[in-house]
Amino acid sequence: MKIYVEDNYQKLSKKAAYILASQIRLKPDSVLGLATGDTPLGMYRELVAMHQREDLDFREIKTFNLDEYYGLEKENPQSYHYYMMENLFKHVNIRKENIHIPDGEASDIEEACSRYEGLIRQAGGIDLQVLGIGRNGHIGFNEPDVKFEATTHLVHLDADTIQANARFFDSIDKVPTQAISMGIKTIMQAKKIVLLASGHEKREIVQKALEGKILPELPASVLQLHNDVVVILDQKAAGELKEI
Ligand SMILES: N[C@@H]1[C@@H](O)[C@H](O)[C@@H](COP(=O)(O)O)O[C@@H]1O
Repeated sequence: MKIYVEDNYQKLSKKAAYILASQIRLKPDSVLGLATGDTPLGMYRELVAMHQREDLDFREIKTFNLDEYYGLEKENPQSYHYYMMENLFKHVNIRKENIHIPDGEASDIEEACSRYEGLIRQAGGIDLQVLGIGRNGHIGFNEPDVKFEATTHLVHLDADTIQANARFFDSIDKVPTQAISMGIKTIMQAKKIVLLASGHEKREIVQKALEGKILPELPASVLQLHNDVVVILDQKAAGELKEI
């Protein structure tokens, strides 16, 4: 595991964008796994700027998002479909047919999940997966007590997660209680993983995930078993690390 500690969020975002841009330039038909939440927003802004300034080319890029709320329409401003369109896709030259996000409106959930896994396989697997980390250690929406062998599936969100994500909704009772998420197995099959964490409130969970025991109670700890993980932190999120 390679850990970078950057001075601040802006530098963290630039570093992450640089790694993604290098991946795109070295392999223009890369398959990228993408994340939502506040943390990658700066990275997406940088990538959009690189596309506009330097012609960073997304034409052959395929993307698979980690997760989507279950029961929200794609057009809902709180959906991850909407987030990805607004923050990245509508600003770059990616082809619509190359964008994949779990279907939060699927009526046959099992079929939708296995189709998603099939599409990832057909694309040749994920070359680079971006991850954030939830305050309870979740990655994607894989909540504590996760099954490491799970692939894309329907998840029941923890009370903590609903609370943490309530800031994006008008009130807490508007936050969906379920989501469709890639599983830990799907994530661990990515060839390379880039984990981002920023801010004081992540410092304890980052320390436990990177330096503690590997346990299903802390889903992100499984990343210690992956052989190509780059972690990019700002100083606040790295505050509790012992080995830095
Ligand atoms: N499903 C997402 C995760 O993919 C994300 O990594 C996490 C952290 O979000 P933030 O970056 O806003 O702290 O929360 C959400 O629940």
